Amino acid sequence: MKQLVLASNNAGKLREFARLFAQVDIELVPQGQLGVSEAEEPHCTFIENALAKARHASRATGLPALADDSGLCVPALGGAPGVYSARYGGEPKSDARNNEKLLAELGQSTDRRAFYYAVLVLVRSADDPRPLIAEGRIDGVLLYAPRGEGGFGYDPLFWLPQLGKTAAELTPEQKNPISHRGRALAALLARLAEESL
Ligand SMILES: O=P(O)(O)OP(=O)(O)OP(=O)(O)OC[C@H]1O[C@@H](n2cnc3c(O)ncnc32)[C@H](O)[C@@H]1O
Ligand SMILES: [Mg+2]
Repeated sequence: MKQLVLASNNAGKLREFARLFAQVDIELVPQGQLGVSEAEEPHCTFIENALAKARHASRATGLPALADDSGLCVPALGGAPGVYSARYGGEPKSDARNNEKLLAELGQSTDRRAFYYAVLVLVRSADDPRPLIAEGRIDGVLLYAPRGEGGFGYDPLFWLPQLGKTAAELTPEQKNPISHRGRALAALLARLAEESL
């Protein structure tokens, strides 16, 4: 089976990708298992950061690599936390502090629209001149207090009006097919089916 290194250290993403790849004929190996150091994410766009992470992991391992750069975008906050979603509440990264800061910044704002956005990049080699790229998005509304224990990141605040639940109240089977990440991966796998790894 072909191996693909997953260029992420986020435990929540690793869980979701493991499940999403369960039916795919590719062995997904988290970069941490191969001793890959954390990549810098210095850029102001998701796509540039995703490319940087994928190239870094591929260069370190000699394997094809898949990276996910994602985040929560809130129009009422000018698009924040956006590419800074992981470290919005400061270093070291903490989901709890990120959620607290988000609630503080929003205050009693009535415009609570938000969306998750993900870019996936697959490089066959570190200097792949033609990376496979796909994006996905899911829209929701931010609550005033967290609800639910599942998922990760901002999921306890991310309310899905059509489902009447937060993303943290969904099972992985419910979240994955509709999430920004699940949608991006479906698009990426469709591209991959036309090409070869
Ligand atoms: O870079 P890697 O190692 O993959 O891990 P990371 O957590 O730093 O990942 P990003 O730089 O892509 O930042 C994404 C952040 O956006 C948030 N996020 C992304 N997808 C999410 C999801 O499905 N549910 C909840 N929060 C999510 C969460 O705070 C993540 O830490
Ligand atoms: Mg990151």
